[in-house]
Amino acid sequence: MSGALMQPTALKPSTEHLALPFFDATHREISTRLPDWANAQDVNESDDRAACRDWVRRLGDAGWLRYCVSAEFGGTLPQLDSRALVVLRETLAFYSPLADFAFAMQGLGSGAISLGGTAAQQQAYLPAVARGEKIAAFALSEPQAGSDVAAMATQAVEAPAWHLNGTKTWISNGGIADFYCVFAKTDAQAGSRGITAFIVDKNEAGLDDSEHIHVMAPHPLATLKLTNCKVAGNTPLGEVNGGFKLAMQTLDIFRASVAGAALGMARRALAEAIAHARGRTMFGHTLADFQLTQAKLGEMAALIDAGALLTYRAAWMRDTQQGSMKERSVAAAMAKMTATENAQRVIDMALQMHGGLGVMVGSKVESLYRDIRSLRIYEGATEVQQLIIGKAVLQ
Ligand SMILES: CCCCCCCC(=O)SCCNC(=O)CCNC(=O)[C@H](O)C(C)(C)COP(=O)(O)OP(=O)(O)OC[C@H]1O[C@@H](n2cnc3c(N)ncnc32)[C@H](O)[C@@H]1OP(=O)(O)O
Repeated sequence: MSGALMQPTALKPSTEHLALPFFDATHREISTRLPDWANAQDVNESDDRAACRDWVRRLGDAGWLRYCVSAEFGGTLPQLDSRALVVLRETLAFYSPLADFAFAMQGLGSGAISLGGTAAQQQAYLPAVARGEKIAAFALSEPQAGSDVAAMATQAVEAPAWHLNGTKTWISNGGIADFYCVFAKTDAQAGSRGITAFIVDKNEAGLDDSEHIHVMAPHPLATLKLTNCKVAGNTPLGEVNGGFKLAMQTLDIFRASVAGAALGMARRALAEAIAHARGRTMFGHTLADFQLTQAKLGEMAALIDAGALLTYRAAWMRDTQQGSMKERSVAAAMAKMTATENAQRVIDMALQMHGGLGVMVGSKVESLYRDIRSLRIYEGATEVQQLIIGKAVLQ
């Protein structure tokens, strides 16, 4: 994004929702300061890798990445706060989905270290993540194991030192990360109970992250090939065979934040649609004068609010430990499913309202249309969220 190019109308996200009881002064403060900061950035996004690095550096310098780790390791809050992640991602995604991506992947990529790392691992990585000095990545998916995590084939063996063999793919920050949190099988017969997490440093011999994957939105993704690759400090991340639960607990936090990003994109699409409806004249009236337009804007606003309430509830439940772990997990799944699906619908409606201008390459609604699509897939596709909710309903 070039700030001047992408924000001709200087739109700002509304902060009215912050009056909801889910939020406190910390969240209101973030949402007061962040829009001015985000709006002032002028990052050239024509090269996604360079732009992502640039965003990480800027976010680190400005202190925003401190919300990705706990205060003990240079963060701002005593523990990872889901509501802070949600409001940060909502605001960043409103301005630049790539800035949101850069922020979120620092959190997701280091989340397992925050939750399950030893003190030495936390000290070695988290302060540098918070300052934007080390770029993090989360390596879970494989060519034959996307939604079905337990089917992964990458193996970790301790003989005599720990080393990894296998292929991970769709790895966000792949190619620009300084370290990867890699999940691998340590007991081939034990399904989800035979997976362990490890940290692998980028410069380790046997790590090849040079195969870039190009997707419809500009995001740095790569395949990660591991050949007899050593593990940082020769120490697993968390308990041996405890990696599946560590991955799920990390995803539980970040799934609600994906919903936050979807809200930010949907709010931007609605803001663009309102500006267009007010400015465009047709049959002697502005588009906004027509009831057909008002009905569509009304539906878009309601779709956003429905996603928002589920998202804020999920984040609040986690932060304040409401309900059981399973209930919090289901709330995060409901939030991710609803907010991302609704955002896709809202952005499509905004694009339709723009007519030909909406499909013009370079228009904001056109880029949002491409940006939103992957949110319904990554960190657990809509169908995975349906399964999580459906299983719980049956129980
Ligand atoms: C633009 C591009 C950006 C790209 C960004 C990319 C970032 C990513 O996408 S990261 C990867 C995303 N991948 C996913 O989200 C994976 C989706 N899959 C899943 O979530 C799971 O595999 C899922 C839900 C289908 C369940 O799998 P399944 O194998 O049936 O496991 P299940 O039987 O439910 O649980 C196994 C064990 O884990 C436990 N468990 C399950 N969920 C949780 C949880 N949330 N917390 C703690 N424990 C859990 C269960 O209790 C069970 O424990 P036990 O063995 O003691 O009984």
